[in-house]
Amino acid sequence: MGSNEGTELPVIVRVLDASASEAARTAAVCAKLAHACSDPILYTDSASCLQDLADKSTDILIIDLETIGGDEALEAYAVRCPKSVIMAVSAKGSVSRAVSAMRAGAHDFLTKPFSLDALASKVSFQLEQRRPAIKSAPAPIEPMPAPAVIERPVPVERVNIQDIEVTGHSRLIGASAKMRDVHEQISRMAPSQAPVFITGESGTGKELCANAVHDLSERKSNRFVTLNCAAIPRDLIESEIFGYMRGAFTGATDNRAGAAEQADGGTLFLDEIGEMDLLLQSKLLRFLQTGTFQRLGDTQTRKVDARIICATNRDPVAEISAGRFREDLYYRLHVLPIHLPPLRERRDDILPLAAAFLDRYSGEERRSFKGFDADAEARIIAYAWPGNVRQLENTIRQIVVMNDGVAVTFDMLPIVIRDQSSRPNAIIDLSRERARVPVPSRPFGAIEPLWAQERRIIEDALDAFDGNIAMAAAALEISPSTIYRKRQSWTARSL
Ligand SMILES: Nc1ncnc2c1ncn2[C@@H]1O[C@H](COP(=O)(O)OP(=O)(O)OP(=O)(O)O)[C@@H](O)[C@H]1O
Repeated sequence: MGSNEGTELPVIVRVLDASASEAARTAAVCAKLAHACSDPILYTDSASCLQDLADKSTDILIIDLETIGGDEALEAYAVRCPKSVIMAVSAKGSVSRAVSAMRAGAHDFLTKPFSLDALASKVSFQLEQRRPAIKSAPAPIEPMPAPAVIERPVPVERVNIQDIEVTGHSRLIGASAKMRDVHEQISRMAPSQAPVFITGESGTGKELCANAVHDLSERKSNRFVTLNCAAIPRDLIESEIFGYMRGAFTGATDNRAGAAEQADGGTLFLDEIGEMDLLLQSKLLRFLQTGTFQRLGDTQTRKVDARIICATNRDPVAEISAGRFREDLYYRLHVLPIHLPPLRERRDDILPLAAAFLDRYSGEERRSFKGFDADAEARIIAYAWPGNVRQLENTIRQIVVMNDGVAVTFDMLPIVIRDQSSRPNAIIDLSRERARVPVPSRPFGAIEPLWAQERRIIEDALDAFDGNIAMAAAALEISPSTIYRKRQSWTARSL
């Protein structure tokens, strides 16, 4: 989230320390920074602090390393408030601790107990030196201190966002504000070794995003191995991840390395992680904790260095509450989160994506399409795209295969997209539809399945009432429980 950089607004300070008295003591430093600071906001637990960092402005974050479980966890905070000054504090101070905290994103480090003046000096120094645009207190209470004893290591060079657009198969198209944020997160997270946790509806580009993280990391010359936990029968997932020895089970005629070994030095992408059963989740947790595992039927313990990226289209917190996802595994994996917004929430991306797909498939199918006419364009932008980018891509491909011309016209769009019934309460003119599209020419894929129509109508109604289920249900003349039930069934279908 942003900060108040470059404005006259007061400096916003957040303090995270499990000990309320320590937090209050640390926060008292703000009084020493005089009028430019607003009252500091104190947190004794990580979850609420992380939430606020994601949603609200922060200029200074003072963070107790013991509270967050060590400097490894610091990175998640640095990612959430990239423009803020981060001061790490710890009761277990040492030079190596300070260096690793600063490598993980802290700007400076203090050993507890510290004097308030010392902290005030360091914070003032950071405001003056590193973030000159912040209007801080006129002067620190002590003479300006010398730079911190420990030099901040040179930060890992940030990858230019433009690179994402030209990196091989990692063509994550999208210049909307929301996608620019995603690009920014990818470029910050790529150089790290920490696990990345990608959420988003089906078809929003989670796998493409995982690919981009790998391609922009120093692991890019090694393998990116994908394992789709939903596509592999449950009893085979373990052998797919960890491999097996000959004779381990019927049909194991050879020794085989699993995905974890294949990804050694590279990235292991666990797609649809929400589908993994609980027993295997505990084995994965052990693997993440130790980096070691055994192939099925083997006594030898093996060690690999694979960066883990995982993705799910389920709500992980709801899955934990339902007892389907281990909380400890979630916290191990959910270090660097990326959320891919649905296409309907980034309408600016629709046309650039459609144009890119049109160009790609026109070339592949040797057609002459160069663009969309105004009516087609308007309808493509207005449509809700419940299947997200995948649906848009499939639609454009289908149009290209079934038609030819220079411009895609309104009549070439599948009925589901032309049809005004994609807005609630609209009347479908069936005679017009029949006249427009002779039945034999309608390709099979142009018929939207019933569940998808139902889903679109319900989601449109929810959009119309800002997500208020009771009001949407009333307008649709169904009960709210029907909406809850339908939503569960969509999740069950992994839609
Ligand atoms: N931003 C994007 N730019 C270009 N193509 C995209 C983008 N997002 C998605 N796609 C394309 O849409 C299709 C679906 O993307 P992807 O498989 O990454 O989605 P997903 O979120 O992982 O879906 P699922 O949850 O169903 O596995 C792919 O063909 C992908 O190339």
